[in-house]
Amino acid sequence: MPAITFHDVYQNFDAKGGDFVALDHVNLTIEDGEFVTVVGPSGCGKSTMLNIAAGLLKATGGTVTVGDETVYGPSPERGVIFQQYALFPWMTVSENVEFGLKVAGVGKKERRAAARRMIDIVGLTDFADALPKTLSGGMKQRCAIARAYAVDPKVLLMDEPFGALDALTRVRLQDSLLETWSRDRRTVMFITHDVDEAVYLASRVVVMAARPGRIHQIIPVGLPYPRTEEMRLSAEFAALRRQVWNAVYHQPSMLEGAAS
Ligand SMILES: Nc1ncnc2c1ncn2[C@@H]1O[C@H](COP(=O)(O)OP(=O)(O)OP(=O)(O)O)[C@@H](O)[C@H]1O
Repeated sequence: MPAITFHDVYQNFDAKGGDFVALDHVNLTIEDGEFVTVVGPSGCGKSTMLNIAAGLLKATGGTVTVGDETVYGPSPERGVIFQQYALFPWMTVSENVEFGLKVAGVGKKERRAAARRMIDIVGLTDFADALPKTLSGGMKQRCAIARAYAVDPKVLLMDEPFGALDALTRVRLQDSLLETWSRDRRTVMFITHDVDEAVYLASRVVVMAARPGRIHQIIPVGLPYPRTEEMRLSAEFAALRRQVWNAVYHQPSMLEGAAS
């Protein structure tokens, strides 16, 4: 069964000049265990798609299903990670990671053990008792990843999670995320502006177009997992990168816009 399906999702917003179509009948199926990245020009509706899948925004039309359930609102079955880490500043790393489990009514001992496991996996063992303000951006995002995984969601929805990080930290976190993902290959939908990141992480790259927001192309990434630095520097990677780059930056509607 597919993990996430967008069925004819349509979204408009009130805008100055009248209705604005943010998503124009989007259909997309993400299979169980896939790592799908979504790229596209600013304003093409990437975050809108993710917010609808997360249940944070109700679509004007169409539906999203996760597994066999239609999305009507937020659920612990869908872990969401944003660019801004959204950690509770007064809680330690461990308490932040435990939070979702606490809300779900999991007992103290069990949630502490689950949190500890995830904290170890993301490499924050020595910082379990630290407050977020003492962590670097990359460490905060590791903590957010551990927190999302700890509640054992069916799927993970990530909106530019590494967007605020420097290039080196970003590359490290990509590897750290893939390592976490490879343990059980939980379905991920990951939004990014970065073409390299989109190719490096994904089994398929969804390229969107703007005005109206829609799916422009879906590009399969034939590289095997685990991904390596050598792959990142390979000719095959360069060719994929070029393909995605052209799909993002040389869309027919952009060329028309440039000519007028
Ligand atoms: N609540 C809202 N009310 C009105 N317009 C909105 C609202 N949310 C989003 N939009 C508009 O819908 C379009 C899609 O927004 P969205 O944030 O999904 O794009 P995006 O592809 O994620 O952009 P970016 O890459 O810049 O983050 C944009 O033009 C945005 O201005």
